[in-house]
Amino acid sequence: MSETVLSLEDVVAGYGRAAPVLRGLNVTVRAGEVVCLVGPNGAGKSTALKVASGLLAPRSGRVLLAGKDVTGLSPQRLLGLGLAHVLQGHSVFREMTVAENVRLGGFTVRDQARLKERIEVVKDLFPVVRERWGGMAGLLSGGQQKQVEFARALMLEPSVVLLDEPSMGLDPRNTQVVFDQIDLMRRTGVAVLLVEQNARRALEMADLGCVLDLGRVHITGPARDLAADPRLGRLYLGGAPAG
Ligand SMILES: Nc1ncnc2c1ncn2[C@@H]1O[C@H](COP(=O)(O)OP(=O)(O)OP(=O)(O)O)[C@@H](O)[C@H]1O
Repeated sequence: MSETVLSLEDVVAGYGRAAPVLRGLNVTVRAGEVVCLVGPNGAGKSTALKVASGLLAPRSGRVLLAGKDVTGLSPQRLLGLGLAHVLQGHSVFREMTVAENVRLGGFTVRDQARLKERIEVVKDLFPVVRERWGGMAGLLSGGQQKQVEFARALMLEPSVVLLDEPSMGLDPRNTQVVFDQIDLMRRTGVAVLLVEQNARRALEMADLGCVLDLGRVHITGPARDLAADPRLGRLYLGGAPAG
């Protein structure tokens, strides 16, 4: 079995003085694997990603990156250690070029040869980045902008990328492109922890699925099995599963 890249262990986390959103969450992501978190609105999926990337410190529990306890480290430190977080919504700088957006992801790389090498890697992975390199990012479609965000996130060669609802607001064709790109990332060896509103389609592509409910993993298993599980059809996916 591949090595564990990221794990959340017994994580309890929430906002301010309110009751915790995560109530003992356990999630493990292995190298080269796509793990998909699904579950009803408010279950704590985005909160889980925020804890993993250091945006929210847990009240208790641990975050381990490549076996090292990184609980409470800042997002910047975690980025340096190989964990990148692509937030929900659009985060490209529309008035900047694709090149400028992508280079921002490599701003800590001092070695110019290394920077050039990473730029070539992300251009190869995301053809739209190469094709529109000098163009304004704001002129790209939503799906293309998402690919620029992915490229930026991969500039530091992370071992794990957190993706929060990457298909949000995209039409079916662009959603497919984004899912194909996630598959491609996986094939380069990057691990992905994915939160998706398109739960069924995401589970069909992912390796492992985790259904969150009330801040805990309610059901977990091979993602394709979960996609076909009638309990999910009724409880979480808004209708009977296909087939
Ligand atoms: N910044 C915040 N401050 C206070 N409460 C928050 C904050 N962000 C999220 N919450 C609350 O935490 C709970 C879980 O939110 P979270 O975004 O993690 O859920 P989710 O499973 O990702 O759901 P959704 O699919 O609706 O995004 C919700 O009740 C939400 O209102």
